[in-house]
Amino acid sequence: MNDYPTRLGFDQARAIIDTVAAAHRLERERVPLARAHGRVLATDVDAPIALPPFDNSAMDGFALRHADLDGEQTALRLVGEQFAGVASGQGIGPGECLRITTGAPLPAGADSVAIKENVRVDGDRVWVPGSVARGANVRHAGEDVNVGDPVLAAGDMLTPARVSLAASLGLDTLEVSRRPTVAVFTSGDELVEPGMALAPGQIYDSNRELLMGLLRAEGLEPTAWPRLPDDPRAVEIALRDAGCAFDLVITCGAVSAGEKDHIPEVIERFGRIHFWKVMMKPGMPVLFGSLDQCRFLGLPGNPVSVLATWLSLGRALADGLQGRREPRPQRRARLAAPIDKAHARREFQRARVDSDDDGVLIATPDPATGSHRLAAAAAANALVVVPEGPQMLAAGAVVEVLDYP
Ligand SMILES: Nc1nc2c(c(=O)[nH]1)N[C@H]1C(S)=C(S)[C@@H](COP(=O)(O)OP(=O)(O)OC[C@H]3O[C@@H](n4cnc5c(N)ncnc54)[C@H](O)[C@@H]3O)O[C@H]1N2
Ligand code: MOO
Repeated sequence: MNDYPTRLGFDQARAIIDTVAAAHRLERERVPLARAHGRVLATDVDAPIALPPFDNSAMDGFALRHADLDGEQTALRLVGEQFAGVASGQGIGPGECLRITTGAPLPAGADSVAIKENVRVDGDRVWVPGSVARGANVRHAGEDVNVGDPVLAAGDMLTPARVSLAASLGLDTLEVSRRPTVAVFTSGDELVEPGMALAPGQIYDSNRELLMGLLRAEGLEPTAWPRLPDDPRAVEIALRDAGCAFDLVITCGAVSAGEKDHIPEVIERFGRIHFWKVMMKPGMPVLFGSLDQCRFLGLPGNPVSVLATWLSLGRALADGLQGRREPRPQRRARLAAPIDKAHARREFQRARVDSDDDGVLIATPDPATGSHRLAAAAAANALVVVPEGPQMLAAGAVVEVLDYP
């Protein structure tokens, strides 16, 4: 009798991943902004300064007092200039204006800016049209962010816009979660490195590139280990070795029911299995465990199973270890063709998802459903999620889709 769940529902598997990941949150570290991109923020950030920090001009032109404008054209006296980068301290009085550039502090007394193209300059006279509105082209201090405003939250993904917001607030470092170190193993005596000659019965190792690419697309820096042979002792040594050196060990293959599938017994003997076999298709034999210091993910060997298990479960594990709270964007699309399925498992079908002329996302499922069909996976750009249980989804039905990275 196993002491771990098996043949469990997809949502239950996902919940176990979330719980185990939360219990093994990686520590935080402070990094310079240049290294913060794509990381998960570990603390809330409140604005130390206002944005903009001071009233300033949105355009190149002339700062003026709106009350001075009278009729179609008003002549104002040019009394100086205020460029971006210095605060000259010069203000304006009634009937006066100041030449100003975009981003320059608004001089005391001014409340509006007339853009350069709309005025006529004649010596120290500046003719301004009456159409300039009060407050035109002025950006006010704090209109974007006030001092103390909460601007970023722990668990946010640091997108370029968020890192640049931190920069605009004068922050030069951010506290982020450490990224998991990841070891990647492919396994099987049938596998040969691309570029070598194939002997009868051999195939090229395609999962290594698939998995390394998927991991790198998440900003991870995985280490590919030598392929595991179908030898129990060699598998044990390699996995135990990696288990004490990495935060996450991912294997693909050797996790199902075959005589050469040695991975589950190694994890059970030397670590702990959190679950093995999930009611999903492809990817059913997926195994999640812990081994020494690391979380262990045993993905099934079929290439499309690797894609489906990584996108639906593996990514959630990497997110959870880093404390990502912001959910991945949930996308839905309408089916271009019906999908009928009789089995009980949640199914992930390859599809092309594109938007139609009305802006509606349309998913065209690929009829190739075999989990070895990599060409169909390469032609697709997403996986359509077909819910558990028998389903007869008509063309036009709305389905969840998982975009490829
Ligand atoms: N009696 C049973 N047989 C199988 C079951 C089962 O429950 N009972 N599950 C099937 C399902 S579903 C899958 S998926 C596979 C998964 O098996 P493994 O994870 O043990 O993977 P392998 O047997 O090692 O390989 C499966 C398949 O994928 C090819 N492969 C493996 N690694 C690579 C690689 N790096 N690059 C390219 N191709 C790879 C391998 O040659 C096999 O064809 O088991 C079913 N069988
Ligand atoms: O579940 Mo397997 O991954 O169908 O091919």
